[in-house]
Amino acid sequence: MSEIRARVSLKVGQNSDIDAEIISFTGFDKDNEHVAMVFKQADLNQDVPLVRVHSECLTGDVFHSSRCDCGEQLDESINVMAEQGGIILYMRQEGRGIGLYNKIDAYVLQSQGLNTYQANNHLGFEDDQRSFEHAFAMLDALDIQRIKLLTNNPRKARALATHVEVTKVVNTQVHLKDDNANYLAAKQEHGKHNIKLEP
Ligand SMILES: Nc1nc2c(ncn2[C@@H]2O[C@H](COP(=O)(O)OP(=O)(O)OP(=O)(O)O)[C@@H](O)[C@H]2O)c(=O)[nH]1
Ligand SMILES: [Zn+2]
Repeated sequence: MSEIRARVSLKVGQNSDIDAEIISFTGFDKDNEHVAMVFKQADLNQDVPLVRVHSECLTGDVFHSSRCDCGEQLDESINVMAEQGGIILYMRQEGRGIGLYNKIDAYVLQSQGLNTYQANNHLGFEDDQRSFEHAFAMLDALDIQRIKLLTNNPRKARALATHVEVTKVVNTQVHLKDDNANYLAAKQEHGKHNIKLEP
């Protein structure tokens, strides 16, 4: 069981001008320092808050790497929640749970022609190593039982629905760039993500 450990106000976003609160939790070890970023006190003020369960992607979130769409999805979430309120659960599950160095190994294999899921399998991992137990614990700590979920991933929506009521699944935009077309296509075809790519 996790509880709120600390809650601190800050401003975030491209221009550091969006009011938010960052929340840390008890019960997680050093490798799992997940945080919640709360906009407009949505956990306290909204009946059914918009929630994004965002998996860490150092290359995308911090460096806006051309290889994926994570940074753009995160920026979109922040901007939407600045308007509507909402909660980002920022999960330290880099590389869909395989870690940063393994993800970079997977990138090497992708440069040799494997897709993102094949590369994971080649390294001895499942397609997706993430579990949602920690996200559940964070929602419990925030006392949230009903959410609107911001995702394109139906597996994530199904997983969350085993623990809270998902009243609506809201898709993110499609952030197509020169280098991430194959990545998005693999998510669409293999991961069944709800992404509409131009033919
Ligand atoms: N193993 C692996 N992980 C990757 C790769 N590219 C991005 N990731 C990780 O994938 C995670 C994001 O997962 P995605 O499949 O892009 O999206 P999702 O979270 O399932 O779905 P959305 O909620 O729609 O974003 C982040 O932790 C990234 O670090 C890759 O090529 N291999
Ligand atoms: Zn990414």
